[in-house]
Amino acid sequence: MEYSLICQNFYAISFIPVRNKLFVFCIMLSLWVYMLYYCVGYCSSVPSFIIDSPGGKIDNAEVDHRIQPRIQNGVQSDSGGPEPLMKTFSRDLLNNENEIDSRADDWDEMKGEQRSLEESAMSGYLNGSETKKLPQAIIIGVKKGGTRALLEFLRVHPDIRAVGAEPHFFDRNYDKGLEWYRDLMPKTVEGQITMEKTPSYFVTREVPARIHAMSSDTKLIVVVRDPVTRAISDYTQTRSKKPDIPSFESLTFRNRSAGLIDASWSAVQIGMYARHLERWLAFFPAAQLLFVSGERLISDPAGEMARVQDFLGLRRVVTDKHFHFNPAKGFPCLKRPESNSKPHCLGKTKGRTHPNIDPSVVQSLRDFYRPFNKKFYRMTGHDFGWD
Ligand SMILES: Nc1ncnc2c1ncn2[C@@H]1O[C@H](COP(=O)(O)OS(=O)(=O)O)[C@@H](OP(=O)(O)O)[C@H]1O
Repeated sequence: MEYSLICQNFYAISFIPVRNKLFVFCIMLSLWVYMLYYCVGYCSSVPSFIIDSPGGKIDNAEVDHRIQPRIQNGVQSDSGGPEPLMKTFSRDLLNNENEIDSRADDWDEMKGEQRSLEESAMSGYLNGSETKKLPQAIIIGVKKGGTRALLEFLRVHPDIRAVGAEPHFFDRNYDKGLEWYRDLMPKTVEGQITMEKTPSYFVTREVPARIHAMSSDTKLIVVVRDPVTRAISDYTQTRSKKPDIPSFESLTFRNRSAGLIDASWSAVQIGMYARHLERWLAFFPAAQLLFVSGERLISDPAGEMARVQDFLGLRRVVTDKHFHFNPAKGFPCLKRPESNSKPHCLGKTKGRTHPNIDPSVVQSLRDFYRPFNKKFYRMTGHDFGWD
């Protein structure tokens, strides 16, 4: 079809004077350049639903077929694996998960905001100042803390551009090099902050040193949530993919009658926040880390977003006008203040119904985490109120 259009155009052109031909040619050329730019810009800003699996083998069974993911080696959508401290856990049933969240359908209509970003990106393109940069701020954790919600709330801000998928650069793809990483980033103009989120970074031993080597100025954001609820959420995610796994209760204990918690199970281990934080503080000053309460991100999203925007040195653009609490979902959803369109909520993989857990097991976990939580409150100077 394109070919026949071109032929028709040339046929028409051959019958008009040279000056007119030149004029028509210029118009056509500008149209083609504009279309080419639009395609390139659109592709780079569309969130990629990309999955990674060990050894580069892609496990299609893990892919949620409600969306059509773009599959690319090494980068994946919302939090798959457990990102353990030790590479091999005997009972680590959370390993090698690949979860595709439903951002594709649920956040689709946020394209209005996306378009305004594209427009500002276009002006950057036209004056040649738009480039891909390494992230200046990273959401490093925690898995199931509310990291996707935070990233999507931040993406509303015109001074933030973030990669939609989880790059897993500093834990799984480090050997690909910084240029590979930079290339995943969206283009930004002067003054915009580049961001990514990979929740496994917080608990992966090598990551603090690697991020520090990239830039010791990187701002680090951690969304933390009650470690007991977080563990149950983590288990719920795994069970949604592997329904035959043992019960939460049996996985929790190394020896149930002795009340011995299995701290090597990643669902338990990730919640020992104080331990993980110690490794970060060996590389970064405390002021370079911001801890966002996963609970408050639900109950007071605008309040938490004010803290995050201040931390990033940004204007408070994302405010209570951007949120609408959806009682059916039990979560705040994003709305465009200037329009009457329906608010947009995260997909079905966020806010799954948790199984009922034996209250005595929940109590054992609370007792187990108490000293870690206390230490974490001391280290961060903030009581998150989990105990
Ligand atoms: N606004 C909004 N909408 C939906 N869900 C929200 C929101 N804010 C926080 N949360 C909580 O985010 C939890 C998932 O956390 P993550 O996005 O960090 O998960 S992941 O690690 O990327 O898989 C998810 O956990 P579960 O409820 O256990 O599914 C939610 O409780």
